[in-house]
This record gives sequence, structure tokens and C-alpha cells, in this order.
Amino acid sequence: MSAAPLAPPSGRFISFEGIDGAGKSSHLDAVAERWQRRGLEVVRTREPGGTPLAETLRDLVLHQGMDALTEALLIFAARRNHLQQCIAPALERGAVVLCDRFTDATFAYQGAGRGFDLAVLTTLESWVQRGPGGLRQPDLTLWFDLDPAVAAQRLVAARTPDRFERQDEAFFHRVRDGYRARFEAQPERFVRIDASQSRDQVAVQIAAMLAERGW
Ligand SMILES: Nc1ncnc2c1ncn2[C@@H]1O[C@H](COP(=O)(O)OP(=O)(O)O)[C@@H](O)[C@H]1O
Ligand SMILES: Cc1cn([C@H]2C[C@H](O)[C@@H](COP(=O)(O)OP(=O)(O)O)O2)c(=O)[nH]c1=O
Repeated sequence: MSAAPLAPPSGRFISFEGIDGAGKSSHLDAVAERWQRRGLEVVRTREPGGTPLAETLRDLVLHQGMDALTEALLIFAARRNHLQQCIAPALERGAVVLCDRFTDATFAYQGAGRGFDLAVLTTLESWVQRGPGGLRQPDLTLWFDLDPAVAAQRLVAARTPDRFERQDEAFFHRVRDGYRARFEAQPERFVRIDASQSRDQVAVQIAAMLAERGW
């Protein structure tokens, strides 16, 4: 007996996560359109980025050399502006926010990938995401889990690599482990998507998971 349909995801914050090439961007539009067809306002955004200031910081982070602390501080500075200027106002007016990456990526890339101090990242997370109702986190995170070797094959012809996409496969194995650690620490917030399947099969996984929530 399926559960009664839950309220639509109005005012919900949903993030897509996974290593480069896992297939996040390939499915974001379809999920946004699923809710727009039902008359919901959907704010589709990304990190680093989402506001003019945060997009400027994104360009620096993706293309300028810097040490791990500088990188983490710029990413969280972008996040603060993105939360205040874009995400929080959208959620307050009842829109669905669909974000391509959020803080899980920081723990995966800067924490696990670069070996940056997780305690410092946790402190920055608490400062930047503190809101009236406590820590502002996504209500649901779809983790597109994929073997880095498969992701690398997909990216070979896809696009000019940025600073992160130029990292070696061992880096992306650490990033994948970093995502798994966040998934295991917060199982109630995450859904793992098997991103190794075909594009259509991944779309079926996503639709089934959302239907189960009545979304
Ligand atoms: N399930 C899939 N199987 C094979 N190739 C895929 C699949 N999903 C996406 N791709 C391809 O892999 C590349 C990366 O996909 P993309 O959605 O940009 O990943 P991400 O946004 O996670 O970096 C693109 O060329 C895309 O066409
Ligand atoms: C949000 C975030 C992204 N990143 C990295 C992951 C990605 O390689 C890169 C963002 O690029 P990405 O999201 O893959 O966009 P595009 O599809 O245009 O390449 O930034 C971090 O290292 N830390 C973070 O906190």
C-alpha cells in the first residue's frame, strides 16, 4: 500500500552531488521540469556560484592556483552570499531550490580529496550555514555514486577540464570516499543513485525515489 502523497516539495532544498562526470547535470533539468509542470516555482542553482559575487569567486576557485585554506575560504564565502541572496529568499517564498553541489562537495573535495582539516570545514559550515532554524542543510541530497575510472572515460571528450577535473584518479577515489562518509553520517538526508547505469536507468531511479516521497 503506497503511502498517501506527501506535500509537494515547496520550500524544500534539494542538492545533487557526486564526482565530476557522475551525471548530475544530465538529470537536473528533467527534475526541475517535473516540478515546474506541476506549477511549482523551481530555483535551479549551483555551487560554487548562484549569485554574481559567488560566480566571480567560482571563476577564481576553478582557474586560479591557491592553497587549500584559501580555496576552502573562497568556497564558503561564495556559499554565504549564495545562501543569503538566493537560497534563503527562495525557500522563504516557497520555491523548490535545486542546487548542483553544496557543502558535501566541500567535505569531499577539500576534505577527503585535498586532505584539508575536517574540523575547520565543520566550523566554517556552522558559521556560514547557521540560520534561525539551526544549520541550513539540504532537505534531500541525491548522491550520484560512480567509479572514478568510469567518470574519467565519460569526461575524456566532454569538456575542457578545470583545476579539479585535472586531478588524478586517486584524487577522485578520495573524493568518492568523502561523499560516502557524508552519506554514512547522515543517511536520513541522502539518497544514493547508482550512476553507473545507463542515463535512462538513472532517470528511472530518480523518478522512483521522488515518487516514493510524493514529490
Ligand atoms: N548514465 C550515463 N552513462 C553514460 N554517459 C553519461 C551518463 N550520464 C551522463 N553521461 C555523460 O557523461 C558526461 C558527464 O555528464 P554530466 O551530467 O556533465 O556529469 P556531472 O554534471 O556529474 O559532471 C557527459 O558527456 C554526459 O553526456
Ligand atoms: C561546491 C564545490 C565544488 N567543488 C569543485 C567540484 C567541481 O570540480 C567544481 C565545480 O564544477 P562542476 O560542479 O563540476 O561544474 P561543471 O559541470 O561546470 O564542471 O568545483 C569543490 O571542490 N568544492 C565545493 O565545495
